[in-house]
Amino acid sequence: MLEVIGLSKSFKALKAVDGVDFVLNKGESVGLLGPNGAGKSTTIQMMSTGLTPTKGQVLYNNSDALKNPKQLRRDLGIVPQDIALYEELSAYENLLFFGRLYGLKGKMLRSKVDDVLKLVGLFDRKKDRVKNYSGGMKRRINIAASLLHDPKVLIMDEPTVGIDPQSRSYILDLIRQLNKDKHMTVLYTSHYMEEVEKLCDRIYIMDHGKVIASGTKQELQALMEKEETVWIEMAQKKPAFKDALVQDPTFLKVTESEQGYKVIAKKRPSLLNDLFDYAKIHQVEPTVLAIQTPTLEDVFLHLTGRKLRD
Ligand SMILES: Nc1ncnc2c1ncn2[C@@H]1O[C@H](COP(=O)(O)OP(=O)(O)OP(=O)(O)O)[C@@H](O)[C@H]1O
Repeated sequence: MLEVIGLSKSFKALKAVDGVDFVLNKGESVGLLGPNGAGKSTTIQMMSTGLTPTKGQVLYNNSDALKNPKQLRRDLGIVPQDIALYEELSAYENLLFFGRLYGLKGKMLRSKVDDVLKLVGLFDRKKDRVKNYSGGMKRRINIAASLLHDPKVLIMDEPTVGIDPQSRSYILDLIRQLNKDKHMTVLYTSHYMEEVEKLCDRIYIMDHGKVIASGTKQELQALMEKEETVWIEMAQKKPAFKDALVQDPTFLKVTESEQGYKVIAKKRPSLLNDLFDYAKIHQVEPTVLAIQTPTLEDVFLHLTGRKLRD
């Protein structure tokens, strides 16, 4: 349905996006996951024809959308990262304004505005001025604005950043509903892997302007087949214990949290015993020692050596 091939964008010497290939099939919910600065926003700005690529193609239904952007623009709903609403106007008036930009008018426009207000759960608050809304409510109006013209493809740029948990869960449910019930194709950009894991059929992981891995959650986890993730908790952490693990090349990555350490290690029958041996040497008494299924965070760490939110 929507495909980008070899998409690149340079800002002077900086390669913000570097040869990205990417397919969005009809009805799919696809996640674009990557840390800040990975190139996600720049990619989606180019695929929605808002920014001209330095190189590459954007195809919509197999035709060149950079040369003929009309059909894609008509079918596309975009929720940008920055909220752009008129604070002094009510939510209803804001949506009337955006609806007119899409060419809607009269009764049709008013009924569409009511529909999208109901969808985002703010129909009862439609007469309140936007300046009195919470950040999460403003975000929901932003999403409502992107839905006024019944888009076939919805592209969302980190729509849950910095908002209250109630709005966050409302937005996630809404996206699921738009995708599963209304069969809207969704591209969801985020650096929260748990959102992408829950919402998306397929995932692209981006880092430093490139797609470094893609697939279903299971396919991405399979990248770690030769490794295992072990979680160790203890009453008191010992830096010398951690240092010893870090120095052992069979432990590929050791990260620390409040209660203990997460270790990505080469898979082997002796793994837990090896860890117990180190614990004994350093007089560490583990309260939990558990082998875990890798998360997308682990996959990311494995592929890049960095945490998603570094
Ligand atoms: N207009 C611009 N001019 C110069 N550099 C830019 C511009 N837009 C983006 N960049 C740079 O390109 C890189 C990729 O930015 P981009 O916003 O696409 O990343 P992102 O993955 O969306 O991250 P974030 O979650 O922070 O938005 C960054 O280093 C950013 O500073």
